Amino acid sequence: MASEPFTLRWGILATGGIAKTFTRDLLIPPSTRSVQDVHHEVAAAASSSSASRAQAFLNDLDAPSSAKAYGSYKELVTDSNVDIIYIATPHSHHYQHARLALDAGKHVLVEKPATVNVSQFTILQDLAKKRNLFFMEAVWTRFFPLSLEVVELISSGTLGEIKRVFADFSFWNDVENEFGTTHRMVNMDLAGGALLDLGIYSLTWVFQALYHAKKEKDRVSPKVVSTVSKYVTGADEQTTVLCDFNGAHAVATTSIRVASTPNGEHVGQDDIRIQGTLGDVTVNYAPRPKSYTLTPASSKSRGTPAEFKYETKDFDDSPGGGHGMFWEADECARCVRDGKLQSAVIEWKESEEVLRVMDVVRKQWGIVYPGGVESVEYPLEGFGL
Ligand SMILES: NC(=O)C1=CN([C@@H]2O[C@H](COP(=O)(O)OP(=O)(O)OC[C@H]3O[C@@H](n4cnc5c(N)ncnc54)[C@H](OP(=O)(O)O)[C@@H]3O)[C@@H](O)[C@H]2O)C=CC1
Ligand SMILES: O=C1OC[C@@H](O)[C@H](O)[C@H]1O
Repeated sequence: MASEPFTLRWGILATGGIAKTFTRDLLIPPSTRSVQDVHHEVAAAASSSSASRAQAFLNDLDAPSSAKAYGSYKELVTDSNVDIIYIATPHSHHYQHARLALDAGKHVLVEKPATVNVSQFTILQDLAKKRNLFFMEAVWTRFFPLSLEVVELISSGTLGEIKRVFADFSFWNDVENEFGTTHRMVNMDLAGGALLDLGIYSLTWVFQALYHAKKEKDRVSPKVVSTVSKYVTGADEQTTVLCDFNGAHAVATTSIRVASTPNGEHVGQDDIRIQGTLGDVTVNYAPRPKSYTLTPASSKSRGTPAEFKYETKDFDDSPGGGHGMFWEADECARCVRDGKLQSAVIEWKESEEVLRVMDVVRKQWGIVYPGGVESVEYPLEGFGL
């Protein structure tokens, strides 16, 4: 007889846009995606403004009536019926809120980017280690079956040696009218900007291909040069990063002025291109990939050297509905169940390397977040802790 699934009890810290999407995914039965070994329970949610806002959030999502609603994050992290805290606040607050949760003895899944710089991340990973707690950056893209398959294609050598990667995640926006100067996307006080918000997905594909898919001994920190265009707030609105991984080149680009796919359909144009000596794989949409295409290298005079054939493969990442964020939640449950402090799909070292690239770019362009946002001090005055 199959054993009972392991249940992970979630506390949702913040009630904004992505908190809602993620929590909705938690409530989808895992069996709809053929997952039998883990299960999720929404145990509580907290809003920094009021308990009634947290309650309205839970009601909107049809969360179980047992789920508690709190009017402060402090109350949430001390709830003994909560195992793991999902942090969905703006970038500027990730470090403070992750520390709050880890200090209270909770496992943590924190939205991307895990922190605004490497120094903050190092402290959190040390704290997780010391307290024997699971801690992960919520780069959900990495847990899609498609991502895992593409990484496997690369690490198995199907594409030969990877020499170049082009990766784009950009959105068309009427920036002044949609974001003004206060929206979290452009607000320096909230550590806004295209790089940390969207560029991290371009870098994710670069790292999946040129770092993660390699054996540990062959992984290197890339050399980095970049160019940035700033918005009136001082946040970056368009950033292109060139990475050199021991001779393999990558271009990771992002913009909030022009789009990867201008019609917003994410079809007809692949935003990720990974080029190996035996052929390419292209992927259609950076954060939420739906299909990939393999194209073997060939020439009239030399024929096709690769074993693999031209192929486009489509994935249904949300068979039971939802957004596809449940794959990362399942990974959290398995890691907590198995006593793992970090996931092998996105180890601390790799989050740190991606953050290091973003630190270098910001340093090259003088982008400094104000008011203690980059500080490692905790608790920091003005952060409501
Ligand atoms: N993985 C993904 O696909 C996505 C990830 N994200 C990430 O999720 C995080 C949140 O983004 P998103 O949900 O779009 O943001 P929202 O602005 O919609 O929500 C942020 C929430 O954080 C809480 N909060 C606490 N302190 C502050 C503060 N000083 N200013 C504003 N909000 C505050 C508020 O919740 P409350 O009032 O309840 O305390 C607020 O609703 C970011 O890190 C972002 O990068 C965002 C979109 C997609
Ligand atoms: O993570 C993200 O992906 C989707 C975008 O709409 C959002 O701004 C960003 O935070």
